[in-house]
Amino acid sequence: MRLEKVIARSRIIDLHSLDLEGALQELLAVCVKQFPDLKPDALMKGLLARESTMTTYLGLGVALPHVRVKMPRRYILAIGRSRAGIKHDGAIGDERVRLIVMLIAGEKARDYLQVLATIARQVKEPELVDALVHAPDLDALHEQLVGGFGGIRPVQAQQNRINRLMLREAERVAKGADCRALLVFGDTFVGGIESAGLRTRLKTILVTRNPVESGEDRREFAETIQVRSFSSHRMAQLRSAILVAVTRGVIRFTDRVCCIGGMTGSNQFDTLIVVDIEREFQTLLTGSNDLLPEDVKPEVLERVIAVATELAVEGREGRPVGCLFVIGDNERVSTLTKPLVLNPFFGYKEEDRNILNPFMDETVKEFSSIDGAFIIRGDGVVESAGSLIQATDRDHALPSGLGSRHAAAAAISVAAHCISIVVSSSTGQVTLFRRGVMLPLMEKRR
Ligand SMILES: Nc1ncnc2c1ncn2[C@@H]1O[C@H](COP(=O)(O)OP(=O)(O)OP(=O)(O)O)[C@@H](O)[C@H]1O
Repeated sequence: MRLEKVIARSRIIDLHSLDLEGALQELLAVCVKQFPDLKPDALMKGLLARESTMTTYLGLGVALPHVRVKMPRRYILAIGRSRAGIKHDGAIGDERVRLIVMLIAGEKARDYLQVLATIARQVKEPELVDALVHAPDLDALHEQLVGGFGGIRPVQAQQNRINRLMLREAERVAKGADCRALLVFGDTFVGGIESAGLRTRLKTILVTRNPVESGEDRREFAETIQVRSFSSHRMAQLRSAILVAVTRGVIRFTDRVCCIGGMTGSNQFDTLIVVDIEREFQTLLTGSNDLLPEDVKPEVLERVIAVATELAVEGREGRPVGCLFVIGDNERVSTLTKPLVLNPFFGYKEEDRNILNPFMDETVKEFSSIDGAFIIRGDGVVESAGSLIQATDRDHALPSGLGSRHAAAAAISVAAHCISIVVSSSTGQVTLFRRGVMLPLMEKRR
């Protein structure tokens, strides 16, 4: 869904209240004015109940209160800006909320968690938040919001002679080498890449760390893959991007792909490589191509990779952290694990503890310091944290230096039809295990 389509200028207001409840009342009032069938009291109750279970404060002075109700529309967004700042329980210290993005979703909206995640991603971009908070008036704020939610501001790679040449050659190489797709690494360009001009008969896939909504301006791209880069190296996202493309079914294990990219933010393509996927992922395959366990949704694996990468890059409070995620085949996994601590996810609604829910990112990162593993169902619901894995595997030798966390990840991936992902606290490396075989996804921290 294109978010800018549900942003109406009439539901963007300057807030006068100094507390959250008052601000929500102001926002609900503009919604009810336009949609009189809405019941503001029930909505308020739902919004506050959500707030008391888990804060909707996202950081950077932005809160994203949300509620699901029975209504004929899929989504209603109302946005309030506060010049004075609003007190919020979720904010740390004397941080104040400057921007409230309120989402009301219809019960039947099936992409609810994805929409929530897309909004959360957008309003975590400091430049966009700054532009919104300091917009001279509400019309300008509306414009910024539509621009921001409409996707990244692209640049025209083709205006540069070398980029033009590189793209032309990439197409020739890709055709000559019988590649199934061209992967374009968009983070080479500070503001992303303008797709017009990338007219090629090849399937073109954009790889970027920026949130992008599929839409008209990206029509030249058959697919967009959002992966965070681990370093500023050329195409640092390569393996994760290919893995995500394969799990989404955009390319196959037997394919060859051509990749074009450059140093992050250099605005210059300088590298062209051809990747034989089967050879790249050789060890993982061993003749079968069911990398993704049957019950695991591709978007769940993508999300876990994203959270793991962020943990590896950022650590926690300046210190490196290690972590272990086990995804899929919960029936079998549950027989091979036992709790080390009381399960912190116990008692929460499945929707609230789904890894696809953007508010889970912080929770997972917070609990990453607990010893043990996160056990995640294939549909994204986090079953537990702090679980001890009791499987053992003597057939797959791990490289020296890898300890019990990696050994447990390898063993459970043999004993059950699951994927395990490890963030190493000592090296910062992110590694995926399937059937006991390891696939380093990210290069080590330098
Ligand atoms: N069987 C297991 N199940 C769940 N978690 C485990 C298991 N074994 C170890 N861990 C977790 O891994 C942590 C680190 O253990 P260890 O240093 O031996 O692993 P490692 O593979 O070297 O990982 P790292 O690279 O992060 O140091 C432990 O403190 C514990 O939290």
